[in-house]
This record gives sequence, structure tokens and C-alpha cells, in this order.
Amino acid sequence: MTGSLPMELFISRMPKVDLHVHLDGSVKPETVLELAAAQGRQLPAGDVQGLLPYMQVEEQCESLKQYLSKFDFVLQFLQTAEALERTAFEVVEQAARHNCKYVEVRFAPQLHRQGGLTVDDTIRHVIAGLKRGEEAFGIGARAIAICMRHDSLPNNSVVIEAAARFLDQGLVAVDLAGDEAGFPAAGFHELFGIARQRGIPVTIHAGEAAGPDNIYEAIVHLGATRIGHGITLRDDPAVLELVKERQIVLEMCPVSNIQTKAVPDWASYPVREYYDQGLAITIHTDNMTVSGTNLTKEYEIVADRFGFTAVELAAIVMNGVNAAFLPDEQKQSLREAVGNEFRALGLEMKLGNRG
Ligand SMILES: O=c1[nH]cnc2c1ncn2[C@@H]1O[C@H](CO)[C@@H](O)[C@H]1O
Ligand SMILES: [Zn+2]
Repeated sequence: MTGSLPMELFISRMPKVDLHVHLDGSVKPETVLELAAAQGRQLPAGDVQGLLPYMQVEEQCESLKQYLSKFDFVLQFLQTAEALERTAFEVVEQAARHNCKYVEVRFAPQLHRQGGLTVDDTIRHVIAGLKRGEEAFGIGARAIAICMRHDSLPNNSVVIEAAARFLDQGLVAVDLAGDEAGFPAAGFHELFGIARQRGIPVTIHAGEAAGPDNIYEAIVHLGATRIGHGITLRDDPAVLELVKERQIVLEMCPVSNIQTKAVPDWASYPVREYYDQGLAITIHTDNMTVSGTNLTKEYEIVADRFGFTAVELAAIVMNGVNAAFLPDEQKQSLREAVGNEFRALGLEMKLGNRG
């Protein structure tokens, strides 16, 4: 029941959270125009329409690798304090526009050092932008630091050690992203051992471009309590059972998952299957610009294609609230704020789909 609201309106108005959104994949083309001018850099096009092909994947994207090639262009402009602060602020702005109440913005510090910034600098500037966004838009925003799969152990260790210094200062977790098929999770035991030692929460991209063994590795050996995507989970019933048992959260990003060919088509997308099995699934954007998406669109698609009701969508949002890397007290106020908004939309809700 959505009360008297048509589904589309309900979805656009409902409170949401985005726990999986990359900073460099969510830069507005308008902003690149201004950053390029300020930085004295040449652009291949002088307007938003002309820039889009450099920033957004084509319909016929074949793989995660091809998808990842889109990030090179935008990263040139994200090498200064100003650019990091501004783009972090603007991710919060874009999220707030879709009535997102809380956003965890992830980025890879080592990809932003060509202008001489240290890893600590990059984290500081991103957090500053998120804080300004929190104040301007009245929503919550935290950072997640990403280690890149192709990077060296020393470089990635610096990221984890820096993350430890910013823990509870605006940064809440660490992640591993990049070419999953080329660099499986098993190669990162030592790196994420540091995260465990330092007590940093972990989410790992896994089961997106490789099999469920990567999900197993991420949970058992890398300490992940949340999994980015986890699409291939159904290929191994034992790993699926482990995810269920440990209440591991799946950060699903439908539009991106279709583009990277995590599944060949919508008919094989497992969101309904996972939900009905009682897995703690959540819905996010991954990369608003690269994927050409936003939170409203993601929820519209799953509602449309998989027949999720308003009550079910609310349960998915609540799964996200429960999975936020926030201290209990802050999570509780987020839960109350989100619950109140659902009630104002005429929905009596249960908290998540796990009963
Ligand atoms: O869906 C994804 N899977 C794996 N890696 C990704 C995905 N989206 C973005 N990145 C990678 O994360 C870096 C830091 O944000 C991006 O530059 C991109 O290489
Ligand atoms: Zn991602």
C-alpha cells in the first residue's frame, strides 16, 4: 500500500540512503567544464552534451574492464584540494535531490595524487566537502577509502593506515575496487589484516566480475561485513548460506550491474530472488555520471521490473539504514528520521525484510 500516492511519486518522495557511490564516477559534466577552465586544461568538447561521451558508458558496454576505462578522463580534473572538496560536496547535493538522507561516498586516495596531494590530504578535502554538504542539505555524509586492486601492497597499506587516522572523523570504512577478474580477493589477505588490526569496518567489491569464491574470500579472509554487488552469489549455495548466516549486506547497483555485464540482462538479475530468500539486499547508484543514474531511477527500475511493492521498497531502504557504517546512536536517529518519513507517506513499515 502506498496510501493514495501513485508508485512513481512514492518512489521519488520516499527517504533513501546511498551506501555505494563513487566520487570520481559521480562528477557532474558541468563541474568538469569549470574545473578544466580553472586548472587551465584542454577539453575535447566545450559543453555538457559534448563531454558526456567521455564520462558516461555507452549502451553497448561489454565488461567491467571497459566500464572502468571511463574513469581515466574525469580523474585528470580531480587532482587538487578544490576539486575534491567541490565534487564531494556535489555528490551530497545530488543525493539530497533524490531525498537521500544519508550517503557514504567512496573514493581511492591514490588516484588523486598527481598534483602532489598526500593520501591524508585527499581524505581531508573529501571529508571537508562532505561536511559542507551535510550542512547545506541537512543530510548525513561519510567517506569510505578505497584500495585499488591493481595497486601495490605498500600503496594500499598507506590508504588503510590513513583511513585509521580518520576513522570517526568523517571516514567510516575501507573498500577494495577495480578489476576483480584480474586481481582476485585472495591476494589481499595481508592488506586487510591491517584493517582488522586497526578496527576499520570493511566492504569489498566482490561477485561482480568474478565468481562467489571472491565473496567467500572477502567475508572470511578480508573481514567484509558488506559486499559491493555480490551478484554471482547464487552460483554457490554454501557461500549464499554463509552470507545469510552472517547477515552480510549486499550493496546492489542495478544499472551499473547491467552495464558491466555482471548479468547478461534484466531477466537474470537476482534482486528479487535474493530479497525473497531473506538476504539483506540494498540498492545504490555506484556511479551517477558513469552509469547515467540516480537513486530514484534505480528504485523505479527494480519496482517496475521485479514488482517490488512500496512496503518492500521501504524494507530495502531500511536494510540500507541498518547497514550504514555509523555508531549505534547515529544509526538510531537515522532510523527514526527515515521511519517518520515513510509514515508521513502513509506507510506502516517493518524494519528490513529479515523479520
Ligand atoms: O563497479 C565497480 N567495480 C569495481 N571498481 C569500480 C566500480 N566503479 C568504480 N570502480 C573503480 O573505483 C575507483 C575509485 O572510485 C574508480 O576510479 C574505478 O576504477
Ligand atoms: Zn562500486
